[in-house]
Amino acid sequence: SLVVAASEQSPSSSSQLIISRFQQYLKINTAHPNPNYHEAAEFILSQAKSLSLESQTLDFVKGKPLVLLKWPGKNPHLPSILLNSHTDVVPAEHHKWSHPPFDALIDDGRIYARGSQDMKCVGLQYLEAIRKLKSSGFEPTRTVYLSFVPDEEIGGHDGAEKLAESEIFNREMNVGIVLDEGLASPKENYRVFYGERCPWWLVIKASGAPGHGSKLYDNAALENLLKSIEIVRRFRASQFDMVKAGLKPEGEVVSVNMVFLKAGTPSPTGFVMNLQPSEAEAGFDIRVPPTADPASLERRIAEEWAPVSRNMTFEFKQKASVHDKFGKPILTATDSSNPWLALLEGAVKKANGKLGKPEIFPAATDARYFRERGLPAIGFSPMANTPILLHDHNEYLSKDEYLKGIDMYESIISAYASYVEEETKDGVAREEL
Ligand SMILES: CSCC[C@H](NC(C)=O)C(=O)O
Ligand SMILES: [Zn+2]
Ligand SMILES: [Zn+2]
Repeated sequence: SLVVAASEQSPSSSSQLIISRFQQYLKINTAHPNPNYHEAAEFILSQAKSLSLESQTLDFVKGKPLVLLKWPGKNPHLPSILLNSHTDVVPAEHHKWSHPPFDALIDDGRIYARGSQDMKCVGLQYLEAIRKLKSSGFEPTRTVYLSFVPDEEIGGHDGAEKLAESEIFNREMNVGIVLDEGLASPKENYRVFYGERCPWWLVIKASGAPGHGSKLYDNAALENLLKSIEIVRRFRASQFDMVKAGLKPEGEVVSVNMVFLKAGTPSPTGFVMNLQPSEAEAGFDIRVPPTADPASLERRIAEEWAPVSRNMTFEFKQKASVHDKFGKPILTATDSSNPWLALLEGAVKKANGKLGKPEIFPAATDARYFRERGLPAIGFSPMANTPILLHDHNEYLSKDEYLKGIDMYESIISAYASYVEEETKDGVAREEL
């Protein structure tokens, strides 16, 4: 017969099926501002069904389904493992891509698509790893949950944030460790993240007297704003210099980049040229490492970047807290108090991969919502020897790296789901004595 049972398929044809499922997910256009969340949810639910995973769709916000899957463990009393991924992607400028961003075409072994790195790869790799573990007869000791969440790219408020504060998360799931996205690594080491910088989106505004474009006078709004911009730029250079000199990694300095400038008096032909405006503003995307002192940065902003003495005011459009409610930096422990990092390292090694030193993620991910609740969360996307193309044109991931990543998760999930804390073992041992 021409029909071949799945178990009899050659490795290459099973790889083809794995790749074609990835292509199917990538072809669902979940780009903002109109992500097709329903099709993505349907797809994930159909995968879950084929894997006999328990599933439910949580509609915290209308039109933004969050799919939660469960692989029950043999010991439901042990804290569970949550594998998180977001289903949305950032928009793409189609005409600037070499391959259409939602066709998932393969060229020279590379799969080109928006989301191929950020982070549809990870979401489906979790599922493919579970498929392999199930077919090998593996049974998890701990329960494994998978969450496919909306809206990460626009702040996660209607996605991971809602999940983390939900009844089901806090009363039922008993999560002990969260895995979420990391970044590709151009080198052979995978990157791993134990914290992230906090976004502070700042707008500074200067006012001043309006005046004739020919007149030199003090306190003009744009003069006031430009003085601030110069000061911000000096601070930016001091931080960047530390990175350039190799003194600090990217995630451990404060980054500040100007993202808009707004001033001038509009006219039908552009701007009025002989009038100095009475108001001017600039916007900055600032990223604050959890290791920095937020109070001193706030003082700097108030005293140097937007001082009242120069007729300036400021406002935060977003200001994530750097510290938890106990005043401690929001970071996942990297010492022996956190067994999950060592387990990850061991599991990656076992699957013939190498893990770099834990880093602070330079931007923001959904992991922060779990860390804020005191849970350990690790950022990891298994993509080595791959340029970092998230949010870029021509985002791609090679087929081979994608397949290798599945082997990594197979090893990681089996290590995590089988892990029984030393304390418990000791306890048992003591009782037995
Ligand atoms: C503040 S929510 C926006 C989240 C986005 N995340 C990434 C990874 O680009 C960012 O850091 O800008
Ligand atoms: Zn992402
Ligand atoms: Zn992103």
